[in-house]
Amino acid sequence: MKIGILGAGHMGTAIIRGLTNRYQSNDIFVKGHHVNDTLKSLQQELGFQILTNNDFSGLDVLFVTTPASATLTSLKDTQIDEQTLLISAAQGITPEQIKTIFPKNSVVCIVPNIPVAVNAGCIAMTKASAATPEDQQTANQILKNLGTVIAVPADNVGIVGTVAGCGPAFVDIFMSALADAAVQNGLDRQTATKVAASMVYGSGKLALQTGTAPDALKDQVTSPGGSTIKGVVGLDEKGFRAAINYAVNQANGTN
Ligand SMILES: NC(=O)C1=CN([C@@H]2O[C@H](COP(=O)(O)OP(=O)(O)OC[C@H]3O[C@@H](n4cnc5c(N)ncnc54)[C@H](O)[C@@H]3O)[C@@H](O)[C@H]2O)C=CC1
Ligand SMILES: O=C(O)[C@@H]1CCC=N1
Repeated sequence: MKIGILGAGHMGTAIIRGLTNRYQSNDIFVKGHHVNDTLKSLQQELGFQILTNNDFSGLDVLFVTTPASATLTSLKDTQIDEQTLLISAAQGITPEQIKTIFPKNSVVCIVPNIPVAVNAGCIAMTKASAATPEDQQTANQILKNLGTVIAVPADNVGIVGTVAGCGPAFVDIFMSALADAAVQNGLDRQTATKVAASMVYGSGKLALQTGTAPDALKDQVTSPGGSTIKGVVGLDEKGFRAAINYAVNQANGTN
């Protein structure tokens, strides 16, 4: 499987990391905007091939991870074979727009998230796509290597993409605030961060593995008259749930 990546910013790099954990790095071809020191040192670490132009001929799949504003222009300069499957993460760019440039190619639009870098992503993918069923299946197989694929009707991709794609930033702020509170109470920063991150990791794993609703899991932690319920009431007093709801609705709409 020969896989290309167009655009090596945050998401491109995360996808490269996830792919090189699963595929031969020799079969990964990357075109950044420029061959800069960041890209060169990433290549030294991971061993993929750097392209100096947009000729992606001979590839099975091309990931598009450029900013929306640059995507259509850079795709117009790109050479791919007719059988190359395009998987686009470019926000707000539709399969139909890409099809105007590559009418014969299958196109799958996704909203990935940054944990694809460690093969623990959550990737929104539209069920109805501009791809043949075989190519849709291929996309699914590749993306499964990067994390959990949530295939939903086109109408729902935006909200899945917002919760999954933007959510890591919200969780990062939550972990940072937890670590700050631990440091405030005398813990060193490194241990505080490890405690916060492993707690978030374990809570997510428990919810996924048991299928138990988050509120029921919360009830398992809140012993009567105990410390947790005091913290939960504190969160309610400060509008924690409302703040999360507000943040998701602020972010939603463009994914
Ligand atoms: N960062 C994230 O967590 C997610 C990002 N996305 C989408 O992925 C796309 C990229 O986002 P980020 O990586 O965060 O942005 P970024 O700004 O970190 O990376 C974009 C990269 O594309 C490069 N680039 C620009 N024009 C180019 C061209 N003509 N040819 C090759 N490379 C070019 C830039 O130099 C930059 O390195 C956006 O459309 C974004 O909405 C989607 C889901 C999550
Ligand atoms: O913030 C952004 O524009 C991208 C899309 C989803 C997550 N990051």
